[in-house]
Amino acid sequence: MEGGGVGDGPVLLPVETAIDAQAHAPRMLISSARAATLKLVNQREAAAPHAPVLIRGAEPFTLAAARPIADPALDLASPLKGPFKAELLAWTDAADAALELARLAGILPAFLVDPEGAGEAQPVAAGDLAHWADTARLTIAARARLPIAACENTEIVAFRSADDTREHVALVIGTQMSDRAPLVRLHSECLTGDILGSLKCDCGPQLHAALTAMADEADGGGWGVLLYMRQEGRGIGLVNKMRAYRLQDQGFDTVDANQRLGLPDEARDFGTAARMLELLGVRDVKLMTNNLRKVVALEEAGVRVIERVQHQLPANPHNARYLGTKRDRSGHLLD
Ligand SMILES: Nc1nc2c(ncn2[C@@H]2O[C@H](COP(=O)(O)OP(=O)(O)OP(=O)(O)O)[C@@H](O)[C@H]2O)c(=O)[nH]1
Ligand SMILES: [Zn+2]
Repeated sequence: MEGGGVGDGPVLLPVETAIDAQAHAPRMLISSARAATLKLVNQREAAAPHAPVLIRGAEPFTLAAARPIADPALDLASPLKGPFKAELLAWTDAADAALELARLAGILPAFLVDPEGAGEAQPVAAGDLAHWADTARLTIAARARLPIAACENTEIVAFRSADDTREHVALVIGTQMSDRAPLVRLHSECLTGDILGSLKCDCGPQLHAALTAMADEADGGGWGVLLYMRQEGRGIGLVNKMRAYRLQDQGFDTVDANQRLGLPDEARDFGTAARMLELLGVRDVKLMTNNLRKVVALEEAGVRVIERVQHQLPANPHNARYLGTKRDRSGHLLD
């Protein structure tokens, strides 16, 4: 990546996915949270855990040396790191964009800065991200009938954006009616919970209870829409979610685990969900959620939430702490 788009930023090589084993650089770009763990920033700076921090080592960083600096999972295996010092960052826009790109790619937020031996760079300007995030670029790619166990009268609609490989889908359950607001569930992908039956979260039970509730709604003369967003792990991706799980096993809660990785604890883009509703011709919704952020985000994007329907499922011993953190730290309306 070339920072800034005006020649003011360096070339950045992502530590996790770099394939040029010879690459090395005198400086690295890491997250403020990671820098705090390495005792490189003060408390005030560490309060913005996914802000970028530029560091320099006594010797150039090879990829092998950079990896344990980037990845907290390796802290026990390689405890001795440094000495490093933090340097003034003169290209913050490019650095912010680089960390955001790492999050979107689902990789560790860590880069070699102006590496040698790293092959050819791809130019990316910080402004490219805004274009990439523009929900207006989302379109309906395909739609088809999809009878499901909960309701035979169901249609699936797939959405695509030109530069984004994540294919979001919607299920229209029952028959769409313009004069009746559908029961809507805005669900974010959770491979572990939705498919594998993980007990660590409430995603699987919430998904299936939502489908059943929508099928009941359809039976009663209404209809429903499931928005299935490919924003795994609240937008940090599957691999980073696994890393967060490892940190949770060490005692960190959901919010702190994400922050320790230098990632936001909530990185989902609910504007995309609003755009999906717009493309489906839906303006008013009855939203099944305990998360007021979803209500606010949809309203801000022009969707009218005429009713919020509580969507709380029973806890189990493995997800009780996760649900408690949602309630106590993330503002979810849970008992
Ligand atoms: N980073 C991270 N993400 C998690 C963890 N557990 C579950 N998730 C993700 O959290 C998301 C849950 O999404 P939802 O159920 O749609 O939303 P919610 O914010 O819990 O709000 P509700 O509508 O009230 O259920 C999914 O993308 C999961 O993959 C975790 O421990 N860490
Ligand atoms: Zn889950």
